[in-house]
Amino acid sequence: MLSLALPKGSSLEQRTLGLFAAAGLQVTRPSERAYRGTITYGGPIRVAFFKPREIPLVVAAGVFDAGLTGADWIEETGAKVESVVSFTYSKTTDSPWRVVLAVPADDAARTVQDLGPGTRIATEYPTIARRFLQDEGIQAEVVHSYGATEAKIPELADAIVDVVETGSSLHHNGLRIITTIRTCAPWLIASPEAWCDADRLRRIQGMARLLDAAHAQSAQALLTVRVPTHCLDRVVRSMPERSWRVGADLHHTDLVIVQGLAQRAGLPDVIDRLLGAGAIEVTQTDGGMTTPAFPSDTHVRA
Ligand SMILES: Nc1ncnc2c1ncn2[C@@H]1O[C@H](COP(=O)(O)OP(=O)(O)OP(=O)(O)O)[C@@H](O)[C@H]1O
Ligand SMILES: O=P(O)(O)OC[C@H]1O[C@H](OP(=O)(O)OP(=O)(O)O)[C@H](O)[C@@H]1O
Repeated sequence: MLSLALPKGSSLEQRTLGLFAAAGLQVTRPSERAYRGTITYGGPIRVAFFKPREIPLVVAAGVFDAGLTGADWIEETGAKVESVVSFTYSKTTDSPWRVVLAVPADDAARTVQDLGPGTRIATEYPTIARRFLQDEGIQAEVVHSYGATEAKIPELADAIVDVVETGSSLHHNGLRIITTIRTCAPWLIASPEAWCDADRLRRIQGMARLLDAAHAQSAQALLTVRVPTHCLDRVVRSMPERSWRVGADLHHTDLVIVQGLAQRAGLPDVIDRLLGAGAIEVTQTDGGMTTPAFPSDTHVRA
């Protein structure tokens, strides 16, 4: 049976479950507090919930065939996993989160080079922090934090390497970003063992294709455009790349109906252009979920 480790906790759990549900991969479990569940897709998939930081390790070890976690934990753990597909959600926004270096707002340091040799840096990411400091040639002390890292300043640390999404936590704790170390997204990952097994590979790629399609769905809109035949050429030039002709209007034979899938970002401009080119009406509806064939070799490193 295929097995999957999903993130538990306030940052990634709900949005991950929402994405799986939108993809038709609903996780069934006895209660929201239950850490075990199932997905039905090509047979049952065994699901377990773990802290995001543990997921790369259980997947790399082959204890679970696949998992979903943040790129920060894939790098921090150094786990050898296949990075299958990424998404663009965080705890509260549709943007990536960042791992940043921050200092108190009134600190004299403006760049990482301004940090003195004895600087203490608290972080949940000692490996990422040490690698970054080494690359920058900075001699600083890395202090391991188990959360609430902002609170470590001033007694236990002088600076932090921590997650930032909206910047609200830094602001409320009087901290200022010096530099972004990396931006991070949630990734579907697979164990090297499962990736070498034809059946599990096929099911993980199938899951990736559905998740990717569900993820793209919210970003696209279906445009249905009514166009007088004499304007068709001009209107077609303003249609999105993925467009097609539906047919003639049933009641007005001089009208043609065309449709296209457009990115929601910039949609008002597209509609303006279509009307400007002579379309008499543009109806915008949900873009639905498009599931394209997914080449087997499209996975990349997180
Ligand atoms: N805004 C965010 N804040 C913190 N972590 C985020 C955010 N967005 C995404 N993440 C990801 O989720 C992980 C957080 O997992 P973690 O188990 O440490 O905390 P949590 O989900 O906030 O759980 P809990 O509710 O138990 O505090 C981060 O390490 C990062 O990979
Ligand atoms: O930029 P923001 O939108 O404010 O988000 C980032 C904050 O959220 C996380 O903390 P969390 O609440 O998960 O607690 P933790 O520090 O104990 O992990 C993270 O550690 C930051 O403190």
